[in-house]
Amino acid sequence: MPSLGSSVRDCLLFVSAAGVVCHGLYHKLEPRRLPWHLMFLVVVPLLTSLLLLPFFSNALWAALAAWSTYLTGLLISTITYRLSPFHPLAKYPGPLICKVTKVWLAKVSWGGKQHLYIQGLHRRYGDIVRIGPNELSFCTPDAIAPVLGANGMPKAAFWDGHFADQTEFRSLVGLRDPQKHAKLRRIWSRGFTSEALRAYQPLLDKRVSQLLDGLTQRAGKCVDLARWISWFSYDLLNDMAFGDGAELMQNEDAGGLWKMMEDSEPTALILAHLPWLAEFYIWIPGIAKKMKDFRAYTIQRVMKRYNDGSAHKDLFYHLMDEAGLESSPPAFGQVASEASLAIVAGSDTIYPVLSDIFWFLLNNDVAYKRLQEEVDKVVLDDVTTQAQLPYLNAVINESMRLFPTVPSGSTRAPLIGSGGHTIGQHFLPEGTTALIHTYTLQRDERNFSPLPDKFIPERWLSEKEQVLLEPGLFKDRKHVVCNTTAFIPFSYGPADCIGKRLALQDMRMVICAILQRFELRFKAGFNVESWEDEMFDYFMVKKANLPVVVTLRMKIRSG
Ligand code: HEM
Repeated sequence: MPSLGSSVRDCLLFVSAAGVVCHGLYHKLEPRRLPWHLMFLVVVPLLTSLLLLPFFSNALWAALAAWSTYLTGLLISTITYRLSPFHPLAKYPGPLICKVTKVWLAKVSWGGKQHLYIQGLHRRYGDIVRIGPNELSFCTPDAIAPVLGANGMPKAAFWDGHFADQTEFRSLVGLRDPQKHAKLRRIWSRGFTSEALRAYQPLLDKRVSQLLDGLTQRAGKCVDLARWISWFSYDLLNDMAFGDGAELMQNEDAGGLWKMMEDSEPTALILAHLPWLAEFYIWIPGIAKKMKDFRAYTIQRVMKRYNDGSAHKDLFYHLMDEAGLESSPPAFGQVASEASLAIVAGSDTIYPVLSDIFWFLLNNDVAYKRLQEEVDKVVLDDVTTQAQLPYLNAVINESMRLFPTVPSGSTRAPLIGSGGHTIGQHFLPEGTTALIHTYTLQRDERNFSPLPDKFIPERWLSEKEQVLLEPGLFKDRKHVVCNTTAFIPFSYGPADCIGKRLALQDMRMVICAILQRFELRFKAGFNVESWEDEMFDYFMVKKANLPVVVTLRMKIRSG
């Protein structure tokens, strides 16, 4: 006859085995919805507690014993599998903690320094690093096409968490189904043809001249150039998206709209790293407030645009299919999701790049002078000539090389149902996530030499100009590398940045406008180094203040 002790042990063993089975089910089914979590993590362990009832004085103790045993079984089984040689990513190096749980990378991300952390891992472990139990980071150009290209992979589960609140209508950037993505992208692309860009030109002219006026009124004083540029880009994107602006430049963001957008980003990144958490998160009252507030704001703007119409062929003219080109135009909810995306993807990207460019120029007298001489020769609204300016383009490229706006890249995963995907000699089973770590890739001396961490716009010029302008750096050709295939600040492939041409056009015009009208210098006492320290990677980057004294130039344009 079995003793009481051995019966309790058998029951507890059974409960912990149930925890192991639960791990198997989580692994196979990857449930996301809250009811499934409740079922697997609460209901099942509570049911197993019935077995323990005879051995405890009351039901509460039995439930606690069952629950803790069940979760221990689940945890030990999960960790053992993730560290075992049977895990499909077992052969890839990486820190133990990253192999065990993605919570670690989420924690690093919360501090805004995941770009440096992952770069450090690549330096330590090599070109492919396991940065999560089921996630690999690549940092070589040969992985770009197989991950991001036309024969690459669709978006990863990252976006399920990032857009946890977009349950019915997911915006373009987060669409994981390649067919749905391609269909919606076709509609978006109508908003970025040459004709569409020409139609936006008056909006750009108006906002650039408002930016110049705002800075002119403060001539001789110190302004936060980064804030002004962020307001400018927000107003411009609102004009484009909704036909009228949010007037941040005019009211200096009195309503805190920019802050509302920025404040929601760290949380969105954590949820992107831990998509399973998102389902719990969005139900907690008050907690996801910033994300929800921003969404509510954009819905209100879309509604207004919907009712009022627009005098211009704005981006929403295309997104709403006002030309009637689609057999079934996008639903209102879909358009509202695209609204948030247009504002964030457009303004929160242009502003850091422009801010970085001015920071680099103010740190580099020679580059500043060379660029100023070049832009002084163009007419401000001649965007076609601006696109041909070699030094201007070199400065923009060099800045985006060193400080890409999406430093840790956009994730991809094998198509669900495909069985897996091959990247060179590496097989990624379904459920694996892969990314190209842009920050590491673009600062790798194998791709950019000499001095890959230094701002040297001349590296983007012709060999002849390089030698002429910087003979000390470029005369000896042995160490000169400028691998343009390793330059992907706008990503790559069928889901790359659709707004690239617009962004470049806008940025060129702003740089020309500011350099033609003003002489800039850092505010006395500004700690130049703090700029880099205070750059935070929340998928897109967040920048610190850029205190700059703006002075009107005597001679505005020479030719
Ligand atoms: C300097 C400025 C910009 C940079 C560096 C930038 C960069 C990026 C990157 C890295 C992606 C991710 C692509 C991927 O998942 O692989 C992206 C996507 C996207 N960007 Fe930009 N972007 C910029 C400006 C803009 C502008 C002005 C717009 C216009 C509204 C825009 C609209 C989008 C959209 C809609 C997507 C999603 C594309 C898709 O999933 O098919 N971006 N951008």
